[in-house]
Amino acid sequence: MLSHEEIAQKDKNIVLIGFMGVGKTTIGQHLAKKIGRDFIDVDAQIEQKYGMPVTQIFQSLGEKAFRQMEKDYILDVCSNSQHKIISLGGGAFLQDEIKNICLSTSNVVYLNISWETWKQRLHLIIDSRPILQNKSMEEIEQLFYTRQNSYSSNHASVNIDGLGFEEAADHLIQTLDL
Ligand SMILES: Nc1ncnc2c1ncn2[C@@H]1O[C@H](COP(=O)(O)OP(=O)(O)O)[C@@H](O)[C@H]1O
Ligand SMILES: O=C(O)C1=C[C@@H](OP(=O)(O)O)[C@@H](O)[C@H](O)C1
Ligand SMILES: [Mg+2]
Repeated sequence: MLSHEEIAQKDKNIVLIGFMGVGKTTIGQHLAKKIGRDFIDVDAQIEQKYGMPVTQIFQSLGEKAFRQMEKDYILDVCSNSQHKIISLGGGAFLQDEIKNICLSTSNVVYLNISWETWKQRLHLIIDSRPILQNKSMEEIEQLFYTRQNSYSSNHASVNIDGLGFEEAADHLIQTLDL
């Protein structure tokens, strides 16, 4: 029989963090479906709420406004939900309030891939990630490594290099015993 602590643990949200393009949204969706939980993608929720894509929010209202929306949404969802799979945007953990509420309410799982794998994926995401635009490859590489610091606070760190999204979701189920 499960202890109270184990039951509480099983009811917690799982929050996926990691750099842009690592696969938080795609893997989160597959994972949620496989284990029968609801899936929430924070960027998609913000886009729906404000009626425009993230790129347009950055263009029209600026990054600062986006960061505020991101913080408001995550504080709300973490305080008021459980048992969900939640994929954050890659910059969310730069805000301490977001980091703290996620770590205190949820199981935070860091998805990681190598720079070598990641850079082959850049063409898939460049148009929809304003943070990557107008940067040289060297600047993006530097951002990739400096951002890793913000992800170092987590409950589990999972390397998914070389795995497709189905395999990555299965790997999470095994590794996290879901
Ligand atoms: N494991 C994977 N293998 C290959 N491509 C992937 C994988 N995970 C995601 N992708 C692709 O990379 C791009 C970014 O994925 P996405 O889930 O949006 O990442 P994130 O939410 O971390 O930014 C998408 O085009 C997606 O199809
Ligand atoms: O790292 C970032 O600063 C961002 C990551 C994006 O989400 P993904 O990590 O899902 O790409 C999105 O929130 C926005 O473009 C900003
Ligand atoms: Mg995403």
